[in-house]
Amino acid sequence: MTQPQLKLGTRGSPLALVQANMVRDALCTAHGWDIAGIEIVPIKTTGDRVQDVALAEIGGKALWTKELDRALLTGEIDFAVHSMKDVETVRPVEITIAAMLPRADVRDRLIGAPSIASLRQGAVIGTSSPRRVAQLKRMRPDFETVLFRGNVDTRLAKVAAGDVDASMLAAAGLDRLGRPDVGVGIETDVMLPAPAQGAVGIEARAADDRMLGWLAAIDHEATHLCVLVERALLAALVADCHSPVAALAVIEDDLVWMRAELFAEDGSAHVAGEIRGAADDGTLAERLAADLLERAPELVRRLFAA
Ligand SMILES: NCc1[nH]cc(CCC(=O)O)c1CC(=O)O
Repeated sequence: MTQPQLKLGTRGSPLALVQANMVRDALCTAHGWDIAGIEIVPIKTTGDRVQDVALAEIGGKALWTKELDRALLTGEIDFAVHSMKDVETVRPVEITIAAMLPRADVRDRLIGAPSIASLRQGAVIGTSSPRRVAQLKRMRPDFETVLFRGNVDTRLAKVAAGDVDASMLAAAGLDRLGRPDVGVGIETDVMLPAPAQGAVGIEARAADDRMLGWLAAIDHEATHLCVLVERALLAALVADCHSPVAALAVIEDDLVWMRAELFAEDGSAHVAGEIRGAADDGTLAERLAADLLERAPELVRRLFAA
């Protein structure tokens, strides 16, 4: 078969471009294609344009996906790559999550100090993640947090310059950007990551059977399954990537084991739960969500009020 000419849409950030190249390489390796057949098309999203405002405060939906969705639907691109963490739980019906690459290190990394405990009283932590704020303040109510945005290099420079005592970033992003040496990994029993953290997903038009078939060859089933269960939990909580919600599903002895936590924004309250069940048990996420909601009605009210 002659090689198809395909267009892969992506955000234009350094991390997004690395991830797009990973997808292109995986697809070309799986099918014996030359990388010249896949054109990487960077597309600016709303989230890329808005740098100074807390993303959680913009209130708009589909910050990182809308422009890529449109390009997919108009045929400007054939498939799109996303950090699954940034993809809304509700997607347009015409678009399908076709595949996921093997999940990377799911942990958060602390940058600027060897451990959370070693940080000074009243330390200032730069982060724009409500989840990280809540988790840090739960452990250390004395911490101050300041809004921190921009790409990885900008954030590392701010820590180095002493603008803040420390920051936190996903290990997956740092590793993919060739910075495995930066920061210390915080274990998941200390800080549970965001749903879908560390997972790269690929979307295509739901009716594009040819594209879906090619992508199936690079789908990492365990990652796909776990990330879908985490996303289902988020959906059941009517939460999104700006909510103070943490969740991690793994496969252990052929069972799915998911842990999850909900927090008050200031870390003053939280509820944690877990569930184990068969991979084909479609009720796991809803059951865990119901358990958390039942045990923490006040937190849920806040989550819905946000
Ligand atoms: N919300 C931003 C975002 N989306 C995905 C990643 C990192 C890569 C990943 O988790 O796959 C990051 C940066 C971060 O949280 O440090």
